[in-house]
Amino acid sequence: MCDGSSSWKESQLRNYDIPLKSVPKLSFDDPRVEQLISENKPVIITGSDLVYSASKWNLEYLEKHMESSTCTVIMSPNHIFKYFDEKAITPAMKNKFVPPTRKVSMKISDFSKRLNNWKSGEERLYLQQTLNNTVGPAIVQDFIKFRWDWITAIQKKMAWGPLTSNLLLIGMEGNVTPCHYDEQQNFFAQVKGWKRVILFSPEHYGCLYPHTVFHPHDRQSQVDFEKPDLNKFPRFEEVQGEEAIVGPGEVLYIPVYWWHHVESLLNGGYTVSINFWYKAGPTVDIIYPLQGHQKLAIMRNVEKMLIEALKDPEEVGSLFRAIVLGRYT
Ligand SMILES: O=C(O)C(=O)C[C@H](CCCc1ccccc1)C(=O)O
Ligand SMILES: [Zn+2]
Repeated sequence: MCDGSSSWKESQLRNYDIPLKSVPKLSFDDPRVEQLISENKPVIITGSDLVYSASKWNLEYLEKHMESSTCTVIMSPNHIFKYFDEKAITPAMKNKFVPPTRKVSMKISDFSKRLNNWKSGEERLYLQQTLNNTVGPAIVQDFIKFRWDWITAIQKKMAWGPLTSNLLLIGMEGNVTPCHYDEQQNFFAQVKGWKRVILFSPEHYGCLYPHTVFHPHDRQSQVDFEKPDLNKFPRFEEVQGEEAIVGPGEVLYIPVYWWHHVESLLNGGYTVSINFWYKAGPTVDIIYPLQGHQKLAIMRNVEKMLIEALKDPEEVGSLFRAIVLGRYT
């Protein structure tokens, strides 16, 4: 049912046993918005018109104006789209790692057709295409009309690095991108439909059990939110999330290193989002005690250094245990 409805209902949210409080929702001209961004805290921003020029980006319009470009579409046997880096699938890893999804290239008209003819039990689709210069002139015109003045002023004020990419996301209702963190600052703009984003601060590192650094699922949590294995991941019980349900015209600031789980609401029709990924700024003044994301960066570097030194990832665990057990515990 995609009636372009003007709101959402609780019954459209999946059930997880996670305590949640709400991410603040503020108007773009509220001074608290920049305050929260400067503190690396999430905030839903209304009225920014950041991607107002893309309000008309439904499949019909995109089919018409992107017909020549091929898009990257992720296919999944279920509603979970757990990202993996195929370059990290080493020969040693080959027979151990089972890719949970597959990537195909298709025209947006094919994607649209498959979406409209989709039947339960078939593979689900998630279009995830970086906006590039293969899009048609109409899309370029819309892209130019994004509120670059507003977002660039924030980029400068926060001393972020350059914009690295804009990802166009078109997901089927009910699709889930499981909990992960990215190493970039992110302005996540919702264009069509509603998405629920559950965020956790970097401090929750110890409760979300990320895959090891060189694993294809690096940066993704190992915990299945629908069936958490509390024997393997006991500290998951301590986790406390912040929930943001974003609709058309709203922008969610997802701070660098913050964990986030993203779902397209059930029975809400397909969703369209555009994200803005910026390189995070340099951590200039190291102030102690270190913040969560700084500790996370340090832990990543220690893992990388150890794996480089030992060459064999299998040895890393026993060496870490030798260092910690009975000494730092
Ligand atoms: O904008 C973000 O950061 C999101 O997580 C949005 C998410 C899709 C992201 C897919 C992805 C995850 C990791 C690496 C590359 C691509 C969604 O909206 O489903
Ligand atoms: Zn992400």
